[in-house]
Amino acid sequence: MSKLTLVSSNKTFGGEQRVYSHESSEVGCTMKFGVFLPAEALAGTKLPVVMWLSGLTCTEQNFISKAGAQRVAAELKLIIVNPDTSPRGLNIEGEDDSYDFGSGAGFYVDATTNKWKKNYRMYSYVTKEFLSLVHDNFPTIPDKQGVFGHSMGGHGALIMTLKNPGMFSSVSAFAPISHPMECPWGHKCFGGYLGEDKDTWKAYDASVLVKTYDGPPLDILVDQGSADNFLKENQLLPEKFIEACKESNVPCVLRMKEGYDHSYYFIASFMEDHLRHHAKHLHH
Ligand SMILES: N[C@@H](CCC(=O)N[C@@H](CSC=O)C(=O)NCC(=O)O)C(=O)O
Repeated sequence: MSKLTLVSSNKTFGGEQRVYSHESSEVGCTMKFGVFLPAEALAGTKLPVVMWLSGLTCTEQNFISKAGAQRVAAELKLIIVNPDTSPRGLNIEGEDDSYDFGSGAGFYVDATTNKWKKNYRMYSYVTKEFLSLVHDNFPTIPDKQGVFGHSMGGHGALIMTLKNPGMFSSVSAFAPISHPMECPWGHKCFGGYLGEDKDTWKAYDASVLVKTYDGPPLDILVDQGSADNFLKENQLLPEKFIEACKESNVPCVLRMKEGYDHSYYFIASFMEDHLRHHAKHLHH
């Protein structure tokens, strides 16, 4: 069983918001993560788990302190876990040079380029090591797990669901980077982590992956703010994902939210809807 170190624990809404650290073999450094345990989980009852994946620049703290998820998660009896967004402190040249590459920007891929491939393995870290550690250490129901996320993390939630049919029973996203092969953030991260052969990028692009999805029926919820600067800069391209879902007969609802931007103010406004969406699929 993975050894966890408790970093902090705060009682909230009858449950506890905790932060742990552990030594990751997949990414080769100490990683922190958050876990919210409702009162029932603290008493030992097994509950479904929803994993949140954060966006560029985030640590485990952004979601914990800004998303306002704990009240509704307590009511719906959902454990929420949220990993960090990249390995940290590795002293790889260039890892801290920009907000959208390296630290805080693992992009949920397994790097293949020489400089990054040893440690930048966030896809395997999250889908294998992190989720196993969660099920080994907390009272979860392993076959009742969902995933959601924001921006880079929305991209992570979509690709992990599409690449692993049946792994997640529920999925949703806030302002996901929906077609990274065709946006500046995707070009920078895929180019850096995967190299210049764009064929290899397809394995991590939700708008490509959905076209060959072959698994249990999905019910994807996506919220997008209409006043999101990154939408205007063509970083997100949700319309491309919706188009691809339609072509592939994969049910996806995109809700445009008038006047909302890309921030956690937007996320907090619709967090309850998303958690209810997950609970509907996980509690039956
Ligand atoms: N101007 C910001 C850009 C970074 C940013 O907006 N990050 C978002 C996610 S964007 C896509 O993945 C975020 O969640 N930020 C953290 C927060 O608490 O708002 C910058 O340079 O930092």
